[in-house]
Amino acid sequence: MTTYKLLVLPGDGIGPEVMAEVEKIAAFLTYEGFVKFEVEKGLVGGSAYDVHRCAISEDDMERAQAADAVLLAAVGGPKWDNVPYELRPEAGLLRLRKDMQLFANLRPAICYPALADASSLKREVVDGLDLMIVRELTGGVYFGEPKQIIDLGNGQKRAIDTQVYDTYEIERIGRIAFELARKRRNKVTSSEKRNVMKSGVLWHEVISALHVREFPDVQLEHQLADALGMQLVRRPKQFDVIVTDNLFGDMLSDVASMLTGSLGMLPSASLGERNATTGARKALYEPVHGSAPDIAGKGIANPIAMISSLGMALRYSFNMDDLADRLDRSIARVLEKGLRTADIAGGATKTISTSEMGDAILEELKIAVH
Ligand SMILES: NC(=O)c1ccc[n+]([C@@H]2O[C@H](COP(=O)([O-])OP(=O)(O)OC[C@H]3O[C@@H](n4cnc5c(N)ncnc54)[C@H](O)[C@@H]3O)[C@@H](O)[C@H]2O)c1
Ligand SMILES: CC(C)[C@H](C(=O)O)[C@@H](O)C(=O)O
Ligand SMILES: [Mg+2]
Repeated sequence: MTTYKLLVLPGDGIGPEVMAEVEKIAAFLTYEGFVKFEVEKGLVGGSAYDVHRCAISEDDMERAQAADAVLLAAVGGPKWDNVPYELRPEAGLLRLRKDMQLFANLRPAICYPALADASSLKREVVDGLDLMIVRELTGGVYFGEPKQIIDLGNGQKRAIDTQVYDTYEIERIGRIAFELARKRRNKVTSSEKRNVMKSGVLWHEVISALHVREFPDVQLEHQLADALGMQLVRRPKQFDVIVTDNLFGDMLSDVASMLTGSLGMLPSASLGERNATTGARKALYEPVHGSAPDIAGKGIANPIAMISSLGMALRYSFNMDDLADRLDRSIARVLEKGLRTADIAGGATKTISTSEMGDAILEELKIAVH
């Protein structure tokens, strides 16, 4: 059996709390012989800053590059509000994404039937929702230069962020979206703001040309990003795959999370290019949510986004779709039984803790795999 190297980065805030639940499941899968993980642990974000005075050490960067998959929970928090900008917790996550060239961020938003009433929208709007946001992750305004604050010397300052996209960056993320759509409901919605941004003009042009050249069988539509935000809360089931840039993808995925009941439900996979000979690709799996400082340390965070991120690792890094399906079904069953963490409680009076939710999913998984 192949041994997979897994680097676990719990990070800050609720990060270690939700990661502990994934570690239980990974230990179970290893113990039962489904998969052999060689697990190493590292530091990222504020927890790395406290020890190394940087948001990720060179040693942990090397281990991330060598891993078959990295699992990261969350970084950031008010404790590090005053550290220098370059050393802030989020810089560790951004460096992992950039240095590992994880350009494709897959953020599925699925509304489990049992949670249709937990959404802030009406049941009929979200029931059966299953969409995939494909977010470009290594370009755009997150990394464009110049990025600076200049003192103008007259009591004024000027802040500059730069949105940059090259043809190849748009093409490769577009290809991921079209290929995914072919395995789903065969529809891609591409989103930008070509009405005000040059990068939007190029985005639209490149995605349209790629469609004609390589994916004419897939339905393609374009929606301006502001209108798409509106459509996401108006009629979200019209979408199958949404492909968009780094910043719009960040915002739209937080919006999409509320369609599923909570930000605590959304997993993600950040993937690099496949190696042409081995087929392997660098990968990092993390929930869409952050370190949730408002609930950290209380043991009430929802671990489902983190656990589903392990599911995505089984699917996209370890070729174990069947096991991933069983894990997803175990989550669905726990929700069908009415078990709820506080964020998805809706009207329910009884809620369970982070570890009780992890245990309940593990118990269902034990049944699902035997
Ligand atoms: N991938 C990451 O590491 C990541 C992602 C987003 C934000 N952040 C960082 O996290 C910090 C806090 O940011 P924020 O408060 O804007 O966003 P957040 O995602 O941490 O929290 C937003 C809201 O959602 C709730 N929430 C989030 N995850 C939850 C979960 N699993 N269970 C229950 N409730 C949950 C929080 O309690 C909070 O009310 C910031 O430093 C930010 O930069 C990190
Ligand atoms: C923490 C932050 C850098 C990150 C982002 O903006 O990409 C987060 O919001 C996310 O959605 O993964
Ligand atoms: Mg975000």
